[in-house]
Amino acid sequence: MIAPPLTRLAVSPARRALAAVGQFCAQNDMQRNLRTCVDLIGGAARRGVRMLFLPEASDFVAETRNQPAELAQGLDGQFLREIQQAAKDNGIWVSLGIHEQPLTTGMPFNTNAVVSDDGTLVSVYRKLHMFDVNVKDGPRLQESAVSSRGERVADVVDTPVGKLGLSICYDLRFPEISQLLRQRGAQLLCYPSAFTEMTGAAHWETLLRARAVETQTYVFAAAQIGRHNAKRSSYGDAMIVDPWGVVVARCSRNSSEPTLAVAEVDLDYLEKVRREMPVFDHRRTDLFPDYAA
Ligand SMILES: O=C(O)CNC(=O)[C@H](CS)NC(=O)CCC(=O)C(=O)O
Repeated sequence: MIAPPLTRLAVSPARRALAAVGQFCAQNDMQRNLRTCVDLIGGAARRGVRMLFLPEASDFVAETRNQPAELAQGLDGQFLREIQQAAKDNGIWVSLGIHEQPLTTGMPFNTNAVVSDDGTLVSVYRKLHMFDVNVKDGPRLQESAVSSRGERVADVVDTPVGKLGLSICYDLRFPEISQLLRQRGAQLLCYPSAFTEMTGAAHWETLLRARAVETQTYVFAAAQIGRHNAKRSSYGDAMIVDPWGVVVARCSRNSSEPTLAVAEVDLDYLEKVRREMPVFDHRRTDLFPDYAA
């Protein structure tokens, strides 16, 4: 089976448009997770949102070591197809995290898929950095044992809210990818996530706001929240950060029920921030040539 074509559409963004992040608790029931995503898509569209960001692993959070390989679908799978249909039915763009079964063999990729408002799969980014950690009194996870790692930074995507750079969760800790995306024209960055409770409490907001301030972009951080199974729970705190580093919308951490946080993206404001403090022009690319790629 051939994956749907990845096309780049010429989209002229509005100077101001609404965008949203979603927060929910995926488990290993894909049909239930799908209904949650479709409900969030419908809810966002009813609020006038042009693009919705959903969390990492929106298709499922595995309970056992074998489940990622058992449950993961290809890019032509039912889960993504239904998301594409919902995007089209509701006339809204969607970015979401899924496990992507490769066309050939191998473990699934941890993928951020972007769907346009006519249901086209516009871009696919595969997580570059594997969360292989062993933190005392914190997470012990070996993502590379169940996921294949991506090998390239995705092109910036033209969306109706602005030019979007794609990352996922743990990628947030590696500023070089956000710098490269900004270099390539990103006005928005997204980090669909499932941060652990302990590292989320320690670092989540700080890292998101740092990336927004450094790159002078809007940051969309959709997040998993709550208890997925006996072994896994996520921190939540889905939020939207503006290019000055202000958290302009966030989901409550008081409940694991599906929720949205909505904010306006204002590209004139973004340009004002960049004009007044042109950090990108002040970079010493003579000394740090890798960042000028
Ligand atoms: O496994 C899945 O189904 C979904 N993927 C995840 O939950 C991933 C890999 S284990 N989690 C993270 O990257 C957490 C990063 C984090 O918490 C940090 O950087 O502190």
